[in-house]
Formats: sequence, structure tokens, C-alpha cells
Amino acid sequence: MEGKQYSECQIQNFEDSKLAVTEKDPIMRIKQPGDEIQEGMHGCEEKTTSDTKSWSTGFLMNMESTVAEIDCVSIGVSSNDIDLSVLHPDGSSLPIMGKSSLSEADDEESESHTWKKLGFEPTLPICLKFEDVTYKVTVKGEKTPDANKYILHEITGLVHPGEVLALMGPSGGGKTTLLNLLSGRIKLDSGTITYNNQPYSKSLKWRIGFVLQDDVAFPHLTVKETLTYAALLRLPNTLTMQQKKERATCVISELGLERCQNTVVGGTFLRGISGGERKRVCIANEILLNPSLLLLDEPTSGLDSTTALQIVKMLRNIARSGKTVVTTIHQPSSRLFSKFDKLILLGKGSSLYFGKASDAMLYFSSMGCSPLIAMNPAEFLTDLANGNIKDKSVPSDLEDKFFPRNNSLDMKHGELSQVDVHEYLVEAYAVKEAKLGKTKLIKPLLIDAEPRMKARSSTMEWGATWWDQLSILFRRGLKERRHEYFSCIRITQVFSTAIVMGLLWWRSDASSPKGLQDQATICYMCLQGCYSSFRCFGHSFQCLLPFSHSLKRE
Ligand SMILES: Nc1ncnc2c1ncn2[C@@H]1O[C@H](COP(=O)(O)OP(=O)(O)OP(=O)(O)O)[C@@H](O)[C@H]1O
Repeated sequence: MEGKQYSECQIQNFEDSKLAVTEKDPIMRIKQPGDEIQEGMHGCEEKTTSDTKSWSTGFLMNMESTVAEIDCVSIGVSSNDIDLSVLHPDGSSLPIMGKSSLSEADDEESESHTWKKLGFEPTLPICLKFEDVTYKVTVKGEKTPDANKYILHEITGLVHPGEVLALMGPSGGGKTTLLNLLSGRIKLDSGTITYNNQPYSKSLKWRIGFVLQDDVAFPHLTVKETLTYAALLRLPNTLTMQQKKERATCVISELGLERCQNTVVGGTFLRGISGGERKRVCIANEILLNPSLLLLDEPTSGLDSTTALQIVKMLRNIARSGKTVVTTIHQPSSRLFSKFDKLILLGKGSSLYFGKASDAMLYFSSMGCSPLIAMNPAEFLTDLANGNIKDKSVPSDLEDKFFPRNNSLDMKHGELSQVDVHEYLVEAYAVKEAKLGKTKLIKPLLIDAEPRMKARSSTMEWGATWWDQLSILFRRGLKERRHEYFSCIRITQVFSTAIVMGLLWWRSDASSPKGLQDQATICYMCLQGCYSSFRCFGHSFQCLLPFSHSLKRE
């Protein structure tokens, strides 16, 4: 027991609950009536000490949601180690805070980094809840009057700290739009989005990290330079220059970017780091700020399945460190799919499923939709969201519902149309939602004031001062353009022009009218040169357009 201090657990409404602590593993378990004490737990029951109330134990479980889906809370606490997890009735454990749960015997992830050594300031745990989110745009018709186009229709969901929520569905389903709404970048038309039951506010801005699908990085900077300048620009003034640099180094090592840290990022015309490394650099750029909520738009697009899996595992580890992660995903492999905690399946802007990712197949098979051939679950779900029922069984009531009506019109070659399938699935999901009760489906676990206060007290003035920004941007600009400024061709060009000009006007006599004319000519040429440079300076602003996202972020 040496070196370990056990915390008192704040438990409400658990009248029959007991605490059990193992000596081996510092686990306190809220026992349910009838729950057997496991080997190794005997003799340590109800062991608590008074130097307690560590922030990790401050999570209060709402009784109703606990009964609905959570079996017990498992809290492992030592002076060095804090671990809070939620156990579901199926036996799976979901760590909410601290290191990955001990019960999560995931070999691959046992090697994972815990993110603790980063020594970041406390993260505010954010429980993200969205209910009936609707977003529409007005489409201007040439001949017809303007019409509303629904991009998202009554989408509901919930994600807790420690969880990874995947937004899946066919292209154009509305995933990016939902992500934008959740990040507060665009305003929703109806519905609610809350962060710990509070609406979006400016103070949340720096707690939300957003990794774009096509994030733009400076191609001529190395990975280390990119992250160091980002840290210098975006981290608070309260940190010293050295601390900011150290954080960049830490993030590089945590994201496994050491090998390529001195390689240029690269771009269309410059070979640089690989696609997977590039994605990791983009994620690292956001992780630097230690966001509570990390949103990612297709972080695995264009990557092979192994690299994609690495990225998703990394996201899982990030989530397990107490952050809330929401990501859109396209056609994940089955191994990758199994890494998500929750899933929202979107089809044409409507929700076709929301719940545990592992239950998605069960849900569809329970309604009569199952694959007839061996199929990756993600492929099956995306097919369904597309209305494609080839190689899948169809619910009998779907056939009954549409076949008589569609005898000649919608039925193509004796098959159900995609619209019919889509409508059926949307309706079926609405029925499920109504049956379960929407409020129960998205009942959040309440997060106690203590961890929130702790994280809030760490609120700092973010970003560098005006002068610091100027100096950092100047240095970064020089580095980014060094290949142009300091290229042999450019230097030779400047020097040779200077020498030729110098020779032409060598010893020109300003006292004679002819010499004066010569001097006037060189003045004119210099002014012309300045004017051209000035015009180029104006044009160069256009070059900033591709980096507008970086500018906004910084
Ligand atoms: N401002 C807009 N005006 C008109 N249509 C829009 C607007 N924004 C989004 N859309 C449409 O909404 C639909 C959903 O777009 P969104 O980018 O969210 O899809 P997505 O699921 O992320 O697709 P992808 O997987 O291909 O990135 C698309 O059909 C898109 O054309």
C-alpha cells in the first residue's frame, strides 16, 4: 500500500453500495446488491482515507442514467494515478478520466501513451449533448422560387469525456455540417447543442480543437518548426518560451512524430512527410492547446488501413485522457470500427442510428436487416445509409409497406428504391427513439463542480502579445520563405544586378547636366523597382488565402 492514498468516493443514492479496494490495484468499486467480492478484494473493503476528494472522484453519477446503462463506477486512485471509469452492464468498461481502465485488456493499447507526462493544465471535462439539431440552407432557384434544403434534420446525440463518437454515413450525409455545428462555427436553425448543459460561449472556443479534412500546413517548415511556432503563438503568456517549446517536443513524442520531426511538411509541389504523419501533425497542432473537446473531419481519409487504425487508436488514447472526441469517418475497416465507443449513422441528413458502436449491427439485425454475405460492419451500415440493400436481408414490413404502392413507379427491376429504404430506416429509428425516450437516450452523466472549478481556475490569457506575434510570424515567414530568399539563383541575381547597375553609373558626374540626367534615371529606376515590389506585396496577400484557416486559428 506504500505510496498509495485512497480517496473517499462521493456517492449519492447508492444506499446498498459498498466500496471495495484491492491492494494490488487501487480500485474502489461501488458494489451492487448481490455482487460477489472478487478474489483479492477481501480485507480491503470500505477502505478510504481522509485526504480525499480528489477531482477524479468528483463525478456524480446520475441515478437514473446509472440504472439505465451503467452498472457501476470503478475508481482507482493513488497519489500518482487517478482513474475513473464507467462500467456498462455488458461488462465493458469505459474509462472517463485518467489512465485507461485496467479492465480494458487491449493489448495494442497497453503500449499506448497515457498523455499524463505532458503535464498539461487540467482539462475541463465536456459532456456534449445535442438534441433535434436541424440545419437548412436556402437554395436559390433559377426558375422556381427559393427553397429550403434540409442538410440536417433533428439529429440527437450525446458524448461524454473519455468517449470517441464516430459520425458515419455516405458522402453528402451531413457529417461535416454536424461537426461544424458542434464546434460553434455555424449556427443551427433549431434544436440545442450544450456543453455541460451550457450553450456555446466564447470562453469555450479555446477548449474546442477542430482538425479540418484538408488542414493546411506550411509546406517548407519542418514538423518541429510547425509545432513550435504554433505553440509559441497559441499558448498563454503565463508559460515561458522554454515551456512552450517543451510542450511542442512532448506532443511530437506523444504522437510518434520524432522520426520525421526534422522533415519538411511538404505540399503539392514539395515532397515531405507522409499522409499519416501529416494528419498527425494536424492533430498535434490542436492537441498543443489541450482542448477538452476534439472534433476531427475525416482524420483517416486517404490512409491505408494500418495507418488509419493507428490514428484512431491515438484518438482513443486522447479520449481516455479525459477529452471528448468526435470524428467523422468514411468506410472504416472492421478493426477500426470496433475502436469507436459511440456511433451516429447519418443518411441524407437524418439520423439512422445513435448508440454504442458495438450495438449498431444488433440494432439493424433486430429489425430484420442483416448482411447475407460476410461483410465489414462499416460497409454494411454505409450501404444501408445509402439505401443499398443488395446482399442484405430486408425487413418483411418494409416489403409489405412499399411493394404494393410502388408497383410500377419507384420499384426498379423488382427492387426497393433507395428512397424507400431510407424512409423506412429513418422512421424505424424515430420509433426506437420514441420507445426509449429521447431524454433517457441522451441523459448525461453529471460532472461535479470540483473538476470543473479546477479546470476553470486554470483559465489563462491565451495567445502571445501583439509584439510577440509579430516577431514569431516574422521569423516563421522568413523560415517558410528561406528557400526563395536564400536560394543561389536569387542571391546571384541580386548581386549581379547590383554590380551591373553600379558599373553603369560608376563615377557619373552630378555637376554636369548629362551626369544629372543619368542620376535622375537611376532614381527613377529605383522608384519603379520600389513600386513594383509594393504591388507584389499587395498581390502576395492572395497567397494567404489557402492559409486562412491557419490565420483564423492563430
Ligand atoms: N452552404 C451550403 N449550401 C448548399 N448546400 C450545402 C451547404 N453546406 C452543405 N451543403 C450540402 O449539404 C450536404 C451535406 O454536406 P456535408 O459536407 O456536411 O456532407 P458530408 O457528409 O461531410 O460529405 P463528405 O463525406 O463527402 O465530406 C451536401 O449535399 C452539401 O452539398
